Amino acid sequence: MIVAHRVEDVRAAERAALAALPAGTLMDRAAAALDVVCADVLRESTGAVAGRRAVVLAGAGDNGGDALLTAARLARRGVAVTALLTADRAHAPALATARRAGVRARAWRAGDESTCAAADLLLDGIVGIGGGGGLRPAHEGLSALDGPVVVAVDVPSGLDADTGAVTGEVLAADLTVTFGTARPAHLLAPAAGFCGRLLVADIGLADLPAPAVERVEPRDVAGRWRRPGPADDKYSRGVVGVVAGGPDYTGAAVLAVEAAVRAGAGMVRYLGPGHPTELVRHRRPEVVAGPGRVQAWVLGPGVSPEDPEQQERVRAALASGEPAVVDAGALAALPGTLGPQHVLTPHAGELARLLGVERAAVEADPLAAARRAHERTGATVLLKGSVTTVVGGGGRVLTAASAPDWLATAGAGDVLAGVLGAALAARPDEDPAVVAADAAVLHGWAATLASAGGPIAALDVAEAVPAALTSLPGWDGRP
Ligand SMILES: NC(=O)C1=CN([C@@H]2O[C@H](COP(=O)(O)OP(=O)(O)OC[C@H]3O[C@@H](n4cnc5c(N)ncnc54)[C@H](O)[C@@H]3O)[C@@H](O)[C@H]2O)[C@@H](O)CC1
Ligand SMILES: [K+]
Repeated sequence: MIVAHRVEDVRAAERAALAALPAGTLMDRAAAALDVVCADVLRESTGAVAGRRAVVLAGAGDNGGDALLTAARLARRGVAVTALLTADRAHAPALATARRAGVRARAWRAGDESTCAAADLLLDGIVGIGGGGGLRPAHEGLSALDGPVVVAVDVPSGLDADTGAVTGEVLAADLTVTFGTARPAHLLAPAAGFCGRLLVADIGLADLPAPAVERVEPRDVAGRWRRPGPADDKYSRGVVGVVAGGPDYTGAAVLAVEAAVRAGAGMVRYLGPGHPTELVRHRRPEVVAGPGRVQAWVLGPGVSPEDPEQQERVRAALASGEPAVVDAGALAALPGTLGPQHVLTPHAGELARLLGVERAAVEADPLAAARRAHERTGATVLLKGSVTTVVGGGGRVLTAASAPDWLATAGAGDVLAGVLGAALAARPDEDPAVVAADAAVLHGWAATLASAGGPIAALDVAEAVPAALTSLPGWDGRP
């Protein structure tokens, strides 16, 4: 997991650490981490460190201080460093250190975007957790910068560290180095899209409370995916009941069933009309058609709101109280009583309809929208997207960001529903929010494997799930 804490919690932990350490220690540690990263970046992108050109942007606060101390370290490595001071004051001791090390420091001037563009490396220390609301007008041009590798100190300037929402221009980074723990903006859409690769440097912060956001990594899934033991039978491994498809949408039934089978369900039951039942049987002879004992449901892929028989099956399944994935057609008519064991899996458009807002509002702040849906329904909400956001019982927030862009393809959601159904059936005693995030990570990982950088079809993703599981870092001791 990569955990993120709210700014107030970061600041409290920082105060505790500051009180126990000599002055300047935390900033020195931050600069030491940044220096190593910047040197690596220069080496990787230009083949050398000494003799390369770096521009360091330094604002008025400690974020600028981190950047100036890093500038000093880079100058001592032989990098030609220019520091551009973006505010009317700068962190004085750090500026003095930088100057002593040979950094050329001067005030930012109009047109300095071209100074930045000509550098091999740009270090962004304009503003960190003390800022937000977009870049100031004088620096807005930096949001269109093209050329140097950009390393952000703590957070890309212009972002508000506490939220995923983006309210102005941002200096997008290729790499973001943060300290002690991540910030919510690093893990939440759309802000996370401006951070590039995220590195969390250990600077010795302790006593952090429960995180605000947790990003599930493939390694976490390897440790948690339920594997059968010698005492297991098909029932103890989990029976998945699938209510998907209908006379017109047969593919969703096949995809959801295929994915549940491939993700390790002990048994899959399919409930639906004759034509999709025949197709499901043809593709997966292991599947049992018709009602019976079920530990978790997959409800709604390819189910029309106007299909009374399938909708009745959805209603009965939800009323049973068993864990359920509530997808697509099952989202159209939610009953009043849902619990955290019910995992709603809308995409932005479906969540917008559920909340009665515009799709753009959901996309502008996916966490806020998912949270509202959770509060309204009582269900766990998994909002699909390039970053998948899960809000579960107690307001716990998890994200998954393992999916390639190629996964935005028809039927991919049906596959996720099947994978998640199998996981819910196998892990009845765990927090459904964690199970849901794990399924999203595995789904994305399978898509990456199936894609190998190229286009994919949804069925490819379902078929890749077993190989994806065994290729997870940490699976059977994999590095
Ligand atoms: N919290 C921690 O644990 C640590 C924090 N450190 C650094 O300290 C930073 C926080 O320092 P500060 O509290 O001084 O805050 P910042 O340096 O993030 O920003 C404060 C200054 O930025 C201005 N500002 C606000 N919004 C702006 C915007 N949109 N554009 C330009 N300027 C804006 C403010 O007026 C203020 O002068 C962190 O981001 C991190 O880089 C590190 O030194 C190490 C430890
Ligand atoms: K910054």
